[in-house]
Amino acid sequence: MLDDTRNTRRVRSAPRPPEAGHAAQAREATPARQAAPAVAGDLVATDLVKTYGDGAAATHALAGVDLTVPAGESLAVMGPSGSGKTTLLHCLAGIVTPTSGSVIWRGADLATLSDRRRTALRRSDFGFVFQSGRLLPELPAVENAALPLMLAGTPRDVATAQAAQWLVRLGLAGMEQRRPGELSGGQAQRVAIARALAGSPGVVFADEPTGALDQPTGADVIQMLVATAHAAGASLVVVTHDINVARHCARIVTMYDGRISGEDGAHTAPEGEHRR
Ligand SMILES: Nc1ncnc2c1ncn2[C@@H]1O[C@H](COP(=O)(O)OP(=O)(O)OP(=O)(O)O)[C@@H](O)[C@H]1O
Repeated sequence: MLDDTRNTRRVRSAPRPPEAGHAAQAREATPARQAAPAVAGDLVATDLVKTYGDGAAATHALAGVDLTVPAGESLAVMGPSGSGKTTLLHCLAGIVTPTSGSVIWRGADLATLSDRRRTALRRSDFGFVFQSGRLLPELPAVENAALPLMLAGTPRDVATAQAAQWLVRLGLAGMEQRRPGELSGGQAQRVAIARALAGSPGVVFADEPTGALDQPTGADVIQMLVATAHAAGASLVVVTHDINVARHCARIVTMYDGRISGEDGAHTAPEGEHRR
């Protein structure tokens, strides 16, 4: 168990965003939460297997993962290096095709969609925050944040106006015209958060979003990411090595050897088991 669950409890009891209301009602009517049926807005992975390579060179990155990310909920994925966290995030986000199993999002199985449809769905429904921002260095902050909207066909002036509002919400008023090289690491990550949320995604995926930041800056960034995703009604999946980051999420799962090995920070690796 976590040695300190205060933040986890606090986030859990926060008011749910309106988009998550129906999902919450449906779930609350079911006594066993783990067995609750999927509702609209849930992202549901069933028996996910991902094997890279084959024969003697095969790596079993995911060995049968069942995981539901309920609508509007924040979830942290922890675990040792090589346990499959990034592979799981990439399968949930439709970046990587699993070897077998399904990822159901809004009635579609991402694992069986064509590349073209999966790319379109990723753009319209998902937002991404990576460790080092991955902002385009030649574009000002506001245009970086507006990119997903413009890619989705929103006219430039409308997209930049919406993106500017997100920058203000993230405490970056006055920095709209700065290029990434003129921002601190924490400010650049906030632009990345604005970019992830500007397209009104159903789910935001963040892979080590604070990994390149010092501890206080990282704490600010994760706090802001959880709060803004929650306010926007988006689910959030955060891969992190850092329990202090994970604690900001409503739920924590731990991975070991390609499987979910524990919930809320508990890690239950079978005795004598080692990484492949
Ligand atoms: N494209 C790939 N080709 C071959 N093997 C891969 C590939 N991507 C990941 N793997 C392997 O799959 C396993 C899981 O990797 P993954 O990156 O998902 O783990 P992780 O828990 O995110 O690790 P880390 O915390 O170090 O980032 C590892 O053994 C890794 O070497």
